Amino acid sequence: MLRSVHILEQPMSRKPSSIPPMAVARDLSRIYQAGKSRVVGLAHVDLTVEPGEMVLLKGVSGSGKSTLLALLAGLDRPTAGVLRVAGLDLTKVPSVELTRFRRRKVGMVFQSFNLLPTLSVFENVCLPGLLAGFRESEVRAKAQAWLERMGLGARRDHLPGELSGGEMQRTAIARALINDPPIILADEPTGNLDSDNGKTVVRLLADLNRSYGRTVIMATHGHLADPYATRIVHLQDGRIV
Ligand SMILES: Nc1ncnc2c1ncn2[C@@H]1O[C@H](COP(=O)(O)OP(=O)(O)OP(=O)(O)O)[C@@H](O)[C@H]1O
Repeated sequence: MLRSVHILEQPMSRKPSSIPPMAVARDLSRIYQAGKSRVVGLAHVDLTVEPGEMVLLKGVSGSGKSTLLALLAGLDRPTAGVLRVAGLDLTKVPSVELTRFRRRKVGMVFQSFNLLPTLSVFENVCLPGLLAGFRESEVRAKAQAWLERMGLGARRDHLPGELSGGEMQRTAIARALINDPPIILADEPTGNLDSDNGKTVVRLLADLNRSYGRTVIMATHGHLADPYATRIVHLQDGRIV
């Protein structure tokens, strides 16, 4: 499960001939059409993220962080440019393949947790595994293991509404991991948490990065994750600055 020391310690200094990048954006743009006006979400972004990196996206509100994460997650399509994630060209891929990519290659974590309120913690975590077509016994075993690792073993049969914010976010992280995605995309994952719970969530994401070799790209306004980052990318008006 542990990634190699080579990736662990020097994600940016490896030779270009070895492992391909986890994400490559070239001249990537996303222009929104709001009525008759055009809104720049992202403009001419060039970014390469190597496997094993933990990249923070920073910038004021409206600078394009969520837009970039949505494109990387295959939740949205760019208006122009090239985008490859986990070996797949997201600009060209048909919708069916994009759905498969979203289910298997990326784990998303959101500020507002996005748990289904009528499903238990355990069912929330299992759901993406079942939707992706993995064997039920395998999904259930993995969900149990991740919940225990997140300190939520005793909460598995509770509804999300019965959890604290920190517990909800840890459930969401377990859910993001159920299909073993190589890349975790987190959009302000600590935005709705107090400082202690925020620190716990950041440490969890950093541990997934360092000990489990997951590439993490995280949008954040705060500084909690700074010590764990391999790189901080600043966005302004949809551009990297
Ligand atoms: N669906 C949409 N339709 C029109 N404009 C949009 C849409 N989504 C985002 N935008 C605009 O794109 C720009 C970038 O927004 P984005 O949400 O990516 O910023 P952000 O840095 O994530 O902001 P925040 O920190 O507030 O989440 C903003 O000007 C925003 O208003």
